[in-house]
Amino acid sequence: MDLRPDEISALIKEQIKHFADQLESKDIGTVMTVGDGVTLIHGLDDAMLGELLLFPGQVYGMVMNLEEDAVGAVLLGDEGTIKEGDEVKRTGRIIEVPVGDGLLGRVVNPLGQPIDGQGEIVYQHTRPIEKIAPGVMTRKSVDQPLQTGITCIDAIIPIGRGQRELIIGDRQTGKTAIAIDTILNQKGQNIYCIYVAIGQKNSTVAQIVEKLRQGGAMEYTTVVSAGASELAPVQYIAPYAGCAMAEEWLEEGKDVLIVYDDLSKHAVAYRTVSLLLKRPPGREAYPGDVFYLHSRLLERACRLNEEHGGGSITALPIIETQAGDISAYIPTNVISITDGQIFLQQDLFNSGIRPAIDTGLSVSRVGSSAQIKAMKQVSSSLKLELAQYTEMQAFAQFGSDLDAATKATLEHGQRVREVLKQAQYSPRSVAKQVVTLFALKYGYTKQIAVTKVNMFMDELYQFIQNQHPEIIDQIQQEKSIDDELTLKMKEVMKAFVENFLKVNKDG
Ligand SMILES: Nc1ncnc2c1ncn2[C@@H]1O[C@H](COP(=O)(O)OP(=O)(O)OP(=O)(O)O)[C@@H](O)[C@H]1O
Repeated sequence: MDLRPDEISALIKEQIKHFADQLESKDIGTVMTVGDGVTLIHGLDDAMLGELLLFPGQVYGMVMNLEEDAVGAVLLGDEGTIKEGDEVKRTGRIIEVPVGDGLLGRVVNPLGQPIDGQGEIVYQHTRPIEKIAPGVMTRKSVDQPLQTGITCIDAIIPIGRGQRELIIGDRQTGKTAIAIDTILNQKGQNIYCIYVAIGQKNSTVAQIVEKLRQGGAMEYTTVVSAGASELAPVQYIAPYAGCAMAEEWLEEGKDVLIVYDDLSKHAVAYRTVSLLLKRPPGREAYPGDVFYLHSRLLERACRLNEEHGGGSITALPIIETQAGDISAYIPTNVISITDGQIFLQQDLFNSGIRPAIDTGLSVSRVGSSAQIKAMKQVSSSLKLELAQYTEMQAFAQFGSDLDAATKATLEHGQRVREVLKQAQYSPRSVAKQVVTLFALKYGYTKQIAVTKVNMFMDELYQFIQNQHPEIIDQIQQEKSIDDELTLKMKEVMKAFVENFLKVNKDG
């Protein structure tokens, strides 16, 4: 038989054309390697970054690497059932979590599944965990306060709704305590709260949930927990899942507070995932995009303008430092992303100054515009007074012969310090904070012994509450202290101090 080359090529072309028809869809791939919670898959040419993949045994994975001829994915479940050659299906969607009011009072994992043993979550719809942050035209500047109930923060480092304020400090310095107290203080404030626990022990999370429940805070709070024993990819998605839940309420025009406890562990989980996926390590072995990891999360905190519902997400990320080193990689990254930081010092904590906030290194870049006028009036000089006190205290250690002005600064500073000390789970109302700081500002604590300052403040507030409730009402309603109120408060306080000194003879 005589076949010409062009006929042969035409035949082959025809065959190939039909062969192409028989090829399986690009939506199914094959596992090339699997191990350490990551897999390489061949054949998923159209896979998207962050897409969910379905493995045999109903195990899900998430696409993290798009390589030239393979796709790298992390597994969100047990890898024991998956082996080389297994089929992998695309799902065409990225991870979604249930959202809505059904989540209030519940403890869920980062996939939105309940882990509190209280039955299924009731929800109408789900949301993808990743979303591009609202643009600048939809936002509004921060102008409403978010009261933490902690005097030191509300007076010196105020937080506004829609702000991102970092809580940073060494281990066991009271970081979580500040976040939990803030959640507890939102009772009756019409703010929804989400507490995202990343890499914490389940027992710690259980204790926190119990505290919130006792304080009646679970009614408006959701806890998202990715425990220390969870796989790194699950810890990695936890804050995004929490943020997606917050965004649902945000779009309904509500105010939300979200705590990420803590982002150091989150960065470590991401580093684990990245190294397993053989991404090149950078500084401190973190991958190059670790800044983006946190910036895209924290950018989602915002205050929307009225046309977009006027809701807000206030974010309180937590970062743990090693030996107070805030210049390490992750702390500097997050400091530069957020609108300020509350810096907690081990030394202060150990010397009994709790919350151990270093007012010199702490700052709030936008919160002061959200502070109510009354608070501004009584707290504007506090930071300076504390700085002067700390400076003089160091200097006074060298000599006993101090002039009267120095002595007065030291005495006043001691009282300021005392007032700013606050036990856990005892948030103070705005009115109480204003009354307390007013007494401090106008020197009504001068004659009170340092050890009795807090008792004095409690009794003073109680007295005003009982005998002069109109003062409290005016502070709450007018949100400022006019001349008339100033005179009245001075009069009431003068009389109270005299009486207090009579009863407590030693001051
Ligand atoms: N204002 C406070 N007054 C008294 N004790 C406090 C105060 N704040 C925190 N503590 C105590 O200090 C300890 C550490 O607090 P917490 O767990 O909040 O710190 P942390 O920095 O979040 O710790 P970790 O490093 O474990 O995350 C706890 O036992 C807590 O009860």
